[in-house]
Amino acid sequence: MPVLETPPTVELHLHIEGTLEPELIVALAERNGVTLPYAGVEELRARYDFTDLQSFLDLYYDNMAVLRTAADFTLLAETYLRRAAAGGVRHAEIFFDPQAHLVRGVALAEVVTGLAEGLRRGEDAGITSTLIACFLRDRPAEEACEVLEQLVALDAPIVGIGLDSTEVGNPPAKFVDVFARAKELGLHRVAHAGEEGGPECVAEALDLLGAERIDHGVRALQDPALMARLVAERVPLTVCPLSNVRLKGVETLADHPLPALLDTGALVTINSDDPAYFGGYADDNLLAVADTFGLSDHQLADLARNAVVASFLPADRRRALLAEVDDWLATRCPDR
Ligand SMILES: Nc1ncnc2[nH]cnc12
Ligand SMILES: [Zn+2]
Repeated sequence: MPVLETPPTVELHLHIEGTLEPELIVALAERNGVTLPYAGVEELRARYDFTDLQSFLDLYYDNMAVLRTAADFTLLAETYLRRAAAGGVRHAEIFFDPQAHLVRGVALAEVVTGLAEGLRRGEDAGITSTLIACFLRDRPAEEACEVLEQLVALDAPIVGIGLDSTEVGNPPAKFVDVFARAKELGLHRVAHAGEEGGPECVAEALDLLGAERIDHGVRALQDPALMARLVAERVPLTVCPLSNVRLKGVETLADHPLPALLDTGALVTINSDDPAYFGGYADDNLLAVADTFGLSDHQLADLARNAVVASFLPADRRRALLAEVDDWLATRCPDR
């Protein structure tokens, strides 16, 4: 087998609904008798010209209309996991948006059982994965609490909760209760912050929500004291470079603050966010930053090691994955 150009890695910032490729949208629409407001794949792709986070979210939620049954969620997850595994992802901690399906009248049990079966099939393809339920920050905080209790009642196989959707105007403070409950339940806690919001959102996610990882976090760089804290406390940042370009957080990848983040010594990981919409899976993101910033194989290996360390995997699995990264590096640089 050829040596992969990117190291074996772990994906920590991936919305399963954001892996819904245009071809799968059209196929599921046909299977479920859903009428789409565009003629086909090409016309849909033409709409992937986003101006900001909200312009993307509007289409992302609309496209979910084709996901109706447990089998649809299984197919979605299995398709993503097979693609990710082919690109060297050995483990993925996957976000899903329960509220986005509940508001469309899809039962939570369909979503959860469907995804769980998809994850099981992923293992057949050599990739393990877990689920993180994200709450939509532009919906009521009480609803998030109710949905968490519904997940508990279903015994949903989630390892944690997260916070996503419209950041500006919906600060972490709104979600203190649901994060406190998650802590009580022994669940991990992560939160999107510092994507479009400022460094104060990142600080709030740490202080008020007890976030163990910050999803994106790129705007933390605007506050050197906060950045120093993230470094000192080894808080992982799940950075998504191609997403930041496509949502106009930066003009081009060359303008991305990744080099500045790496210079601080922060625990930076590279992820894909919504690969079907932003033009690349985990390996594509790694290759893109390697090309743009001239990263060496050693630096790519460090990014993969960071992802292993930042994961919620048990220590023995982490050790095994770190050894795989070492093996990759040894094969890429035999005269090291
Ligand atoms: N990049 C992103 N930011 C916030 N919410 C999201 N939901 C899916 N992708 C997202
Ligand atoms: Zn995200």
